[in-house]
Amino acid sequence: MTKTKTKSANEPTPMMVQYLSIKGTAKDALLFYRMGDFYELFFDDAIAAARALDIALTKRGQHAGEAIPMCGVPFHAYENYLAKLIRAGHKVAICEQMESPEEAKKRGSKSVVKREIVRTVTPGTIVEDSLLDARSNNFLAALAIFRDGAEAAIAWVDVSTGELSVRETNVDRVAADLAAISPKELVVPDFDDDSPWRTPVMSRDMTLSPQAAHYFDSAAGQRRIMETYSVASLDGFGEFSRPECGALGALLGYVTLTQAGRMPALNPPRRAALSEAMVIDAATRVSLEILQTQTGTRKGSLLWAIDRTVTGAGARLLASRLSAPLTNLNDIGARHDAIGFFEVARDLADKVRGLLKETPDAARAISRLGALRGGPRDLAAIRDALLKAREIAQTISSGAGGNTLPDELKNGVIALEDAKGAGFSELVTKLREALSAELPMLARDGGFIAKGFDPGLDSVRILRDESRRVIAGLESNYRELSGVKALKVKHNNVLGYFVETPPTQGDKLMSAPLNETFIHRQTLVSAVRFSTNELAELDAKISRARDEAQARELELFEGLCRTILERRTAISAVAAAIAEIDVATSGAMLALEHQYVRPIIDDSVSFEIKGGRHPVVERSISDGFIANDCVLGDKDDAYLWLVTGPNMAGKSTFLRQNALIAILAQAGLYVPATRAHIGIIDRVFSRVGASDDLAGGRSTFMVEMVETAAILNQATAHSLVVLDEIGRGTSTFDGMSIAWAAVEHLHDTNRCRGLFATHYHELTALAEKLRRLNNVSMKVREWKGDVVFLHEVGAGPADRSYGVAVARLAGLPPGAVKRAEVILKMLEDRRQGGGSMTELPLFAAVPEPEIETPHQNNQLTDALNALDPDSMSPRDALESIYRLKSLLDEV
Ligand SMILES: Nc1ncnc2c1ncn2[C@@H]1O[C@H](COP(=O)(O)OP(=O)(O)OP(=O)(O)O)[C@@H](O)[C@H]1O
Repeated sequence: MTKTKTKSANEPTPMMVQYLSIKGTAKDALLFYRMGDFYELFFDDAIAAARALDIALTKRGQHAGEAIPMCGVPFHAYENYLAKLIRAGHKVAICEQMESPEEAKKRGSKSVVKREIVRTVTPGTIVEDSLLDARSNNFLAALAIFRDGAEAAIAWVDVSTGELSVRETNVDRVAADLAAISPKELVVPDFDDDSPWRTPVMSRDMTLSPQAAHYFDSAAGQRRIMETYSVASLDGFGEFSRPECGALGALLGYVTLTQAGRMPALNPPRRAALSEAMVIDAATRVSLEILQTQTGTRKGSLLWAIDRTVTGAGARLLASRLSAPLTNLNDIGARHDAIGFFEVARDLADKVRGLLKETPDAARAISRLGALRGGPRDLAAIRDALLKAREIAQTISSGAGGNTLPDELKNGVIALEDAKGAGFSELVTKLREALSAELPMLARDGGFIAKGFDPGLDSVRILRDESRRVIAGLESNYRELSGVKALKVKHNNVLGYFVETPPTQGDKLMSAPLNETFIHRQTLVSAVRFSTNELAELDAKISRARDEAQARELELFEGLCRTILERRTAISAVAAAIAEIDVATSGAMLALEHQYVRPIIDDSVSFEIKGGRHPVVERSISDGFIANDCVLGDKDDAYLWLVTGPNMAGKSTFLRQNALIAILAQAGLYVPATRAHIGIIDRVFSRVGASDDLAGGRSTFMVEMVETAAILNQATAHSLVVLDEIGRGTSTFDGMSIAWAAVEHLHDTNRCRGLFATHYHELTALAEKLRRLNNVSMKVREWKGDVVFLHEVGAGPADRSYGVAVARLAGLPPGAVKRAEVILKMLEDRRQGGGSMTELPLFAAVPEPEIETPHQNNQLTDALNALDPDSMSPRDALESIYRLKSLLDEV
């Protein structure tokens, strides 16, 4: 008996059996298991979700003798919960009921409702507006590695816009490539622990989705690409290498898997060449705060400072251009031309921007429609975007007057003009006629197809409305028949249409002869309710008509979606053109409002910036930013500048502004300067000394050295290197030696353009022996013992460091400042006493100073030492205080 009982307690219920089998197919995701109006989570999923969502964790039934942890989120409000979980890096598998409980019962009283995972939501595959940031891309990437790492490729897609790209990579640059793409999620092969790919991939902040090696098979990948685009050969897309096919195949496979077979509309894959983009590694991106600051905010970043775009698509394009500046002169020039066109036509730019502001995000709308997750509002978004596109094209063409449009704009306008020509006007007219003025969020809510568009739908609606009118008429008939003036015809979900009378009149309707017409259904405190055969018939008619109308509307919706998706490529081209025009007008606005200029780009090794400014710092300074020149690499000039000067004088700002100007210029944007001439830069490196990577388990110094090593190993004669106080994280001796060696290496071996800021004044002597090294310094003025920063870069090394003066400015206690001055003086005296500037290392070579302690302090110390507090009476103590004080006063 007991045995049976235990067995049944341990035996999972049929529902649990179903749950566990579904969960088995979604091991790495939290399973949202639909039960009526809730998505329920069980076991570890419940514990993780309750913690992440801060909701109550409860228990339900038992499994294997243990209570099952459970939590749930309401179905109507699940998107907010979903968003929180996705942002926290979780994946969520949505498991729906595929039949009603009534249908399940027909199969037997104990049958469990059929359920299936309809979709897995992962950080890289979301399409819902509520889960996405309108102004940034949301990339999913896949990395395929072949031949033991000798060949590799990354493919990446923004499922919400359909942009799909692929590029080859290798173990040395994969970290930089991932940093440029910045995917939210990465599909990777299961790495061995000792794989060299592990570190560059694992150290990034993104959700990893490891898959077995066969997932990346290149032949299967090829087949998948052909299936996705319904083509018989890949030739039309260009040639893809094996790893590229592997990466694309894995990526498309993962998207299909997570969307449970419903493939969103994706553009054909674009192949990005290895040499196409300027390489900016992850550390440089962090140090230069390109898309976000080091604390992770957009505010304060380069993007924030220069973004004047007015559409989500424009903002996304600008961010992707900043992430991957170009190295091809023509392409960069084309982007500059587009900005230049609007720069000289401000009124036109203003007009176009006004139209852009009203243009919906067609890329995201079409992608949702393709993934069958769109609604009537997405149809309207496409219609309105196409209408605006036509207006924008006309405005640009007519505003250009006699001027020819630059290539980039010409192509954009051609894409937009298609909206006027053969393809779109029919579609726009159709959508205009089809859609009502007020649109619901979801197609199943109905009511979005306009009257007059579909005769079938209209007649069903007339039937429905007719029945409603008949019902409205019945109210007065029934009043007359019953003589009950307060009688009303009402509707609810339980009874359908019914007649309601006040309680005092109920009996009348329940008695003959009225009870032949009125069938009693419910008696409440405030009312008595009846049905009638006539009402029941009309009710049935209305609900039949409603169902028919809904089915018809859904059918029409699908038809409209199909019509739109047939023109997906052309609509995507419109969306892309809108983004390009937005970026061009935004660039022109920036140039006009903040005096940015078009840089001259060529294939020299010049780096000549006149009147350069830091785009972010200049925005935060109210009393005028001081512009500075930077001239590197011209024929016989120095290509390395050693920048010295006190703390706070503006060294870091100067260094970074030049790296940012290079990035802006090659991203195809204008730059904050009065003139800029830049020979194409293949890689930009920027390091700021000493930052901890405790989470990564590396000390400050180790991080700095690993990064310095990367630069010395990788910088070419076409690179730009910006190093700020390298070597600071260790003892003065070591630090200075490393900084010294790094400068020599950059000068002699890398021969790259570079700026090197240092506090080791001894390094300035290097200019005597390194021919193309130049000393510059941040100028300061002393005024009544205080230091005034001029923020001006001048020729020659800094005369001294002014550290103590800066310490005073920072509010160090006067006593400590005085003491520091005494020590500094002694150190300087000693330095002048012997040794030359070229001897290494001067600062730390000085032994600890023997600092004379002033006489009075000795006396005071002696007197204090002589005191024995334990044996003192209060009176003795008081007297001692007087004596000590008088000793102090004697000085
Ligand atoms: N060109 C400039 N014009 C006006 N103000 C500037 C300029 N450059 C820097 N500043 C101001 O000086 C501050 C300090 O600049 P920055 O951090 O570049 O100095 P630094 O020499 O690198 O200092 P440290 O050696 O302590 O890092 C900036 O935050 C900014 O407010």
